[in-house]
Amino acid sequence: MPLVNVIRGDRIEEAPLNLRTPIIRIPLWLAISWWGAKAVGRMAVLAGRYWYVTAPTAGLTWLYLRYGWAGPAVTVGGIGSAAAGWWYGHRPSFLRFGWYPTLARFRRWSYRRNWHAAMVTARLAVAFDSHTVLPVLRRVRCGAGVDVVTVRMVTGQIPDDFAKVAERLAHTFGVRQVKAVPGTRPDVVLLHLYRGDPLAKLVRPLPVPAVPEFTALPVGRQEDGEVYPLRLFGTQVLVVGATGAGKGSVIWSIVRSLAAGVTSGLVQVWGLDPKGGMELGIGAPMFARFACKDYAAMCELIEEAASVARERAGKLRGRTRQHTPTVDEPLIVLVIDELANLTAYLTDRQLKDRIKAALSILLSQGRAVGVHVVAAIQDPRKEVLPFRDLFPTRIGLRLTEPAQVDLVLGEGMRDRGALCDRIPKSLPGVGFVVLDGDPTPMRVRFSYLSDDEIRDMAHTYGRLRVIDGEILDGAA
Ligand SMILES: Nc1ncnc2c1ncn2[C@@H]1O[C@H](COP(=O)(O)OP(=O)(O)OP(=O)(O)O)[C@@H](O)[C@H]1O
Repeated sequence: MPLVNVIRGDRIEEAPLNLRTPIIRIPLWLAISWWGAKAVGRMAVLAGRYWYVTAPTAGLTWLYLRYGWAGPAVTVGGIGSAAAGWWYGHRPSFLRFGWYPTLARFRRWSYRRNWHAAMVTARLAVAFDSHTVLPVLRRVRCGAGVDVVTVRMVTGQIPDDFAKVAERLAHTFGVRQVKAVPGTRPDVVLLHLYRGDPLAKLVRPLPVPAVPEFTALPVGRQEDGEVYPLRLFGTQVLVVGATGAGKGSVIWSIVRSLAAGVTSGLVQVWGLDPKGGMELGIGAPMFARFACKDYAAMCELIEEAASVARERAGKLRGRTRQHTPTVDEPLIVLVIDELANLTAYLTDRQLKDRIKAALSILLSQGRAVGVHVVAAIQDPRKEVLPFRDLFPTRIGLRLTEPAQVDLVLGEGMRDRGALCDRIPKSLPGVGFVVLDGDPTPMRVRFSYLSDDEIRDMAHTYGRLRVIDGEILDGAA
């Protein structure tokens, strides 16, 4: 038997009014005086702990007693006007140093009120040595639409325990969504409690960077309102979503972020649109190669990209581990809309096998040598897309069933907050991005380009050369 048992966490003390059969009989006056002294002591402790309530109350009471109603009214009015002036004068500093810290105090108090019940009903309270141990609510920080609650876990708990009950916690605390993210220390989990939805508003097309930053392409907005930077270097991107989920907007957001590179020749986007050009045709001048009708031409395009990848890999072997795009050896991005048409629904078996073989080479060898794939698909089943695992970056838009989420984004991602099946139809372009090796899905709304905006972009930045195997006259 161990000499000393040590377990982290808040111990739940017994209630102050637990009555036991007295062993020594004491007079009533002594008991009442003892309880009275204890109550006064407790009040003093509480007054000290909640100084931010007791101190202003005491101050205002003193002002009232000294000056009548004018005292507290003038003080409150003065503080209110100073705060309003600060808010108008410099909103970011007002929010950061004034509003959010005040709000965080209030929220901490309100989370603490429900904490015990929330932990017990979510089965995060642990029974140990005949008493209950709760995770410790350490700190609350507030931001735009999100509260970050720092929690010290009970010994033996892991962040996934909180992720699994995230939905229950969201209902308990009355927020839209809760996400559990591992903290900087192994015993800490950060609960992100999202209140309003900053992604409810449509995201307008973002400015085109003069030189594309391949590790941070601006493609949409994330939940804190910041631009979401998508990494393309060293990865392949799979976009999955039901009909009307906004797969097109993901593709066009990525193409737009690369547009200046298309003009300068640093980037070549090759477009494959097996749906007859319905989606990509409108911006065809953005593509250095484009195929939309002929499956044989699409197969040749993929094979050509695969042979470029192999050739570059041969040249770079032993010299560098990451290709740097130049005008002579540009970054090639193969954009494929509705990949299932090529990998599953194609009736020509021979052609289908050639496409699959070239795609698997491309996906496995291309990412280090500057040949990338951005592919969209509606049906995430394994028989439709056999090489799902070769896409390190996966974007799950609205999906029809909960089971599809882990299928698309990886085991446990729905528990960690990627609720793709809960995205309403009214929010097209909203999805969760999961990066290989990162346990936290990021909720993003991709920018939406109307047909006219795509045409404008193609007119400004495009330099079409080949369409379905034919070289176009007058193209750059
Ligand atoms: N990012 C977005 N923001 C706002 N609205 C969007 C966004 N993306 C798409 N939409 C709206 O949703 C509609 C459907 O989008 P889109 O055609 O891109 O979906 P999809 O997933 O490609 O569907 P399908 O598989 O049927 O082609 C668009 O016509 C547009 O009105």
